[in-house]
Amino acid sequence: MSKQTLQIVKIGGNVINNETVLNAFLKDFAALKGPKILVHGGGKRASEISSAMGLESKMINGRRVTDAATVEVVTMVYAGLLNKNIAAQLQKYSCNAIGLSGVDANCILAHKRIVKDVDYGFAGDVDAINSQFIHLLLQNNVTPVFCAITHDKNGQLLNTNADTIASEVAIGMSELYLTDLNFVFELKGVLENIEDKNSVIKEINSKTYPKLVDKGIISDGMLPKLHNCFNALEKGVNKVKIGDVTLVKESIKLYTTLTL
Ligand SMILES: Nc1ncnc2c1ncn2[C@@H]1O[C@H](COP(=O)(O)OP(=O)(O)O)[C@@H](O)[C@H]1O
Ligand SMILES: CC(=O)N[C@@H](CCC(=O)OP(=O)(O)O)C(=O)O
Repeated sequence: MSKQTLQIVKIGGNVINNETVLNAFLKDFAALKGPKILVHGGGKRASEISSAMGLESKMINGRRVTDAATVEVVTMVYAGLLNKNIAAQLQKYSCNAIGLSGVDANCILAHKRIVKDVDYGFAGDVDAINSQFIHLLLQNNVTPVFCAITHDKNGQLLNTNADTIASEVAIGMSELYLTDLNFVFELKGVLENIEDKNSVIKEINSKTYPKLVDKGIISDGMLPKLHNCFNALEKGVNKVKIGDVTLVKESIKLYTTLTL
C-alpha cells in the first residue's frame, strides 16, 4: 500500500514574534488537508524574556548555551507560553491541536549534546522519535504541535534546536508516511544576496550547497538549517522546502527546494 503524505512545518522565532503574521500563518496551517505536524522554535522570545530576568543569552554556532537557569526559562517559554498559545490559536481555527514537548509520551528522546571544546550545558541532540504514538494522534485527526524541549529518560529536560526537532520528527515519521518537510521563516527562501529579498535560490543540491557555504552566501542560522535539510533528505524524507509564511499555500511559487 502506498504511504500517505504527512506535512511537517517548522516556524521560527521571527514569525512567532509577529502576532499578526503568526495568526495569518496558523489560519493557513489549520486549513491544510491531511495529516500534519507543526514544530515551533521561539529563540527570539526566549532571549527577550531571559534578558528581562537578567540572564544573558549566549549562542554558539546557532545553538543556545543552556545552563541550569536557562533550561528553566526555555521550558517555561517554549513548552508553556508559546506552545499553549499556538495550540489555542489552532483550536480557534478548528484544527484539533495538541501542544506537546518531547517529554510527553516519550515523543522525542535526546541526550546531552557533547562536542569538543564547547560546553552547551543542557542542550540536547535527538536519539529517537515515538513514531507509533505520533501516528496514533494523526490517525485520530489530532495535530501535534511540538516545542523544542526534549528529555533524556533520566529526568533531565534538554533544549534542542527546533530545526533539528523538525528534521528528526520528519525522519522518524518517514517509516510510516511520505514526509514533506517545510521550514518557514521571515524571508522568501535562501537568498543569493541577503540585501535583495527577492534573490531566492530556487534549488540547492548537495553539490551546490558546499559552494554556497564557501562563498559566504550561506551563514549564521542558515548553516544549521541547511545541514538539517540535507540530513533529512539523506535519511528518507521525501521533499524539503524553505520559504516564508506563504509556503503552506498551494498557490505559492517562490521558495527554495533542497535536493540530493
Ligand atoms: N543566504 C541566506 N538566505 C537567507 N537567510 C540567510 C542566508 N544566510 C544567512 N541567513 C540568515 O539566516 C537566518 C535564518 O536562520 P534562523 O535565524 O536560525 O531562523 P529561524 O529562527 O527561523 O530558524 C535569516 O534570518 C538570515 O539572517
Ligand atoms: C539548543 C538550542 O539552540 N535551542 C533553541 C530552541 C529554539 C529554537 O530553535 O528557536 P528558533 O527556531 O526560533 O531559532 C534555542 O533555545 O534557541
